[in-house]
Amino acid sequence: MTEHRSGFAAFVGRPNVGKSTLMNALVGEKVAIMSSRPQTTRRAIRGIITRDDAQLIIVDTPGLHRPRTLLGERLNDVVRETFAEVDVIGFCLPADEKIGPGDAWIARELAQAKAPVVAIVTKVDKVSRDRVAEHLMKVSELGEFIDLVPVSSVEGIQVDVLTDVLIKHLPKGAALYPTGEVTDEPEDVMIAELIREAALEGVHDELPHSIAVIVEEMEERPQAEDDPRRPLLIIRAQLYVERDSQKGIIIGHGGERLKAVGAEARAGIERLLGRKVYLDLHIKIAKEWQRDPKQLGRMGF
Ligand SMILES: Nc1nc2c(ncn2[C@@H]2O[C@H](COP(=O)(O)OP(=O)(O)OP(=O)(O)O)[C@@H](O)[C@H]2O)c(=O)[nH]1
Repeated sequence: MTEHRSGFAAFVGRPNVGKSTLMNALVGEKVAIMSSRPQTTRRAIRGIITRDDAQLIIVDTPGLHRPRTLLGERLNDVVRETFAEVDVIGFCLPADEKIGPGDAWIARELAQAKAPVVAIVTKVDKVSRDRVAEHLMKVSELGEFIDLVPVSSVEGIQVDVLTDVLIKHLPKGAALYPTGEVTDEPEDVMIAELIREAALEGVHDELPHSIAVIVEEMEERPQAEDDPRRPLLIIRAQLYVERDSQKGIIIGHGGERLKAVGAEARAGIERLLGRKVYLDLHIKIAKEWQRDPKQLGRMGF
């Protein structure tokens, strides 16, 4: 009989390489907030795979990138802290993109990590077999990797193989979380992320980092007998932007865009919580908040 293993895995890679999608494919349930926009996964969200022989807890780290602002540095600190706590690291490199200086920079960072690094070539469905083989060769020259696994999260190719490989590198031990638990991210953080996602949708000219959302209050309201559709949960949230122009972009002409943002965020929150909500969303300008430690602290960084 094989011995039970348990532990933590984290994924790293440039923005948009498919980390969130991969984690969702591994866990088999939507726990991280997905987006086609880069750098939206800011907080560690855990997905948990529980099997008879193992428990794998996945920490989804923010995209590691070269710091330009204080926020960038804090993100990198979070990533390094995460590395120090995990048992295995998955380094994601998409098959349809050339290995670049950003990847080399991450590889150098990873060389200092204590945990073994599994190189994961993502999105293999997007290129030919030959290209995948070529890419695997190049990736293997990038650093010291304990394993090298090509996957496609979208087509479900080799996702189970990757699960086995990650588990192989976990220490022996009993399960750390009760069965059935999928994420331990607090509700208000997930709600704030859904609002941020909705606000960023289709905005091309501003960096996602210019937006932050805080859920300030969640208030239960008794259901009115005459109207069963009346919302039961009031969510008050504050959306922070840096400049007037950004506020304008989010609000849109005659407030149209803000309405759409609110509607989309609310739909997502209702799916998440499985109940009707009323979303009270306000926009505030927090000047240069990315560079101000006090403001960052207030926003939980
Ligand atoms: N064809 C294909 N597309 C994929 C695959 N995995 C992810 N994608 C797409 O790649 C884009 C980025 O995926 P994400 O999972 O959001 O990437 P991420 O690395 O988590 O991005 P950040 O949160 O910005 O760090 C999305 O549009 C996905 O649909 C895959 O296996 N095949």
